[in-house]
Amino acid sequence: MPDIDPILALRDVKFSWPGRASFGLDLPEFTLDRSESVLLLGESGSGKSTLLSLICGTITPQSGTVHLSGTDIASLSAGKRDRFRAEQIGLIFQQFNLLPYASVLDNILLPLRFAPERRARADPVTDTAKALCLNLGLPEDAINAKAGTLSVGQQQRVAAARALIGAPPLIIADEPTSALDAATQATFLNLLFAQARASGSTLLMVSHDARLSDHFDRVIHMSDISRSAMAHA
Ligand SMILES: Nc1ncnc2c1ncn2[C@@H]1O[C@H](COP(=O)(O)OP(=O)(O)OP(=O)(O)O)[C@@H](O)[C@H]1O
Repeated sequence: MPDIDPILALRDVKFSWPGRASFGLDLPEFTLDRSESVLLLGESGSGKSTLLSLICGTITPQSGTVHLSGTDIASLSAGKRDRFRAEQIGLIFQQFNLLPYASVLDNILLPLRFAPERRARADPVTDTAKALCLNLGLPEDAINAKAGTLSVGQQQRVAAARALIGAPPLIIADEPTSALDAATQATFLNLLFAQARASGSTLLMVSHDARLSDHFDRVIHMSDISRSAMAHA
């Protein structure tokens, strides 16, 4: 596929949760270009997490298409979709979702287990994980520490390294800075951007916090892309 195609394209997507008539997403078009950084803003309940689930293929729309790297996610079987997600998307969760009793290294290498192409890109994986830690400002000896013993700011960097390893085309970050003060947030974002840029990954971050806007190539509000907060028929 030529590189000019968007990395992500949602077209005419409609989704509502079963039994929840008061909420529905109606997205005529939402695309992300390769290597850009985009902040998606929206108030609580506007459907940001629902949109991320559609992009990750953990839920499928009632109508419309979600293409990631040119592949229609809904066309894949559940097993293939899981592997495709592991290859294509690096995820940073709000609560980081690290395994607290596992080492930092094992946490970072976790997504590679299900993603052979990503693993091949990260080879030699231990050296790559160490380099990522260093570039994200983690102390050298942190790699062997149990993830649960690190500070919140350090855990966030481990979560970023886990998302970045093997250069997935899309990094999704769901409110990853909300637990941190403004200065720590800014440092983290700068490090994350530098690494995402180095690997050519597109970065989509979801937040309530419009103060983060200056850091991004593009800022989108849920109301810009979603026609209505009401469920469709
Ligand atoms: N698993 C689910 N089952 C049923 N309804 C859900 C589910 N997840 C979200 N919803 C509903 O979908 C709507 C949008 O929620 P969503 O979590 O996507 O919004 P959000 O913008 O991410 O909110 P927040 O910023 O508070 O996380 C809400 O009405 C919510 O109750």
